[in-house]
Amino acid sequence: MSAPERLIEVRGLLSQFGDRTIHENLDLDVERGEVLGVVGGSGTGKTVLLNSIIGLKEPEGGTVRILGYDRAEMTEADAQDVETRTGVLFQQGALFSALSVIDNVASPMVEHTHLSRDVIRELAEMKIAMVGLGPESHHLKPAELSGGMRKRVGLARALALDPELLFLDEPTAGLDPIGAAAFDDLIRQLSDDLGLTVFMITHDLDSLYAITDKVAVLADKQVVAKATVQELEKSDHPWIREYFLGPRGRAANRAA
Ligand SMILES: Nc1ncnc2c1ncn2[C@@H]1O[C@H](COP(=O)(O)OP(=O)(O)OP(=O)(O)O)[C@@H](O)[C@H]1O
Repeated sequence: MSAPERLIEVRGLLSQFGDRTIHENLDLDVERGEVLGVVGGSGTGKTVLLNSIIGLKEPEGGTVRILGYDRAEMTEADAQDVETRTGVLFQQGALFSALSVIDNVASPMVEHTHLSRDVIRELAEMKIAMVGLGPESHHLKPAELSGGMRKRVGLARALALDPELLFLDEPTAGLDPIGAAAFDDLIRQLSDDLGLTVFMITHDLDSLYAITDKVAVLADKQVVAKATVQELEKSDHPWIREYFLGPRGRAANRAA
């Protein structure tokens, strides 16, 4: 069997804001096809890690490789290549408030392709259908959508360029449990159907049990473990034990 292909490789990452160190000597690998959950206490630097991988934060030290490129050595063309092969769903959805649903989903295609307006429109309609929204949503503005619908539109936009790698920052935060479970199912189904590799920050234990292949745990400025939830349940690390074997963890385990 050939070695799995690494789409993300982080080595010795140092992240600082002023004299505060968020990550020190952090390593993480994400392999093609993997659905990775990223967990950790509040303020452990999950979003900072995501931002360092997608290039929104420059590390103070260490290396970040994405899709085979070393971030520190990327040309503008390399950065474009990475951007078109990567989708990101930010925590608040980050939709353009002045644009309709269909124009929001079309926007990455308008920016990054030379396709005609008609083709872009058709593709945007397909992506919107893919995330379970009907044509009646096409002309609505973000303010007219429910939280769950906004997340779906954000996901459709993240998928607009058929990415290989999808980043999700707390995709189910703010959704009710039924909406969150439906969103989990959607992410798992899309990742299976499209062969996506997924890096998903979450606080949602149900999501971890429902859709991840592996979970990376941030604590003590590093990734202290990357393993299946079943393996993590046996960990000796105090934060991991509390998280997975505390009352909420046990409930999520029973529901899975
Ligand atoms: N631009 C910034 N300037 C200064 N400090 C920052 C900045 N961005 C993040 N931080 C700090 O870095 C730390 C990690 O933040 P981050 O948002 O990555 O945490 P998180 O693990 O995603 O937390 P949460 O689960 O609460 O969203 C926090 O202490 C935060 O205050």
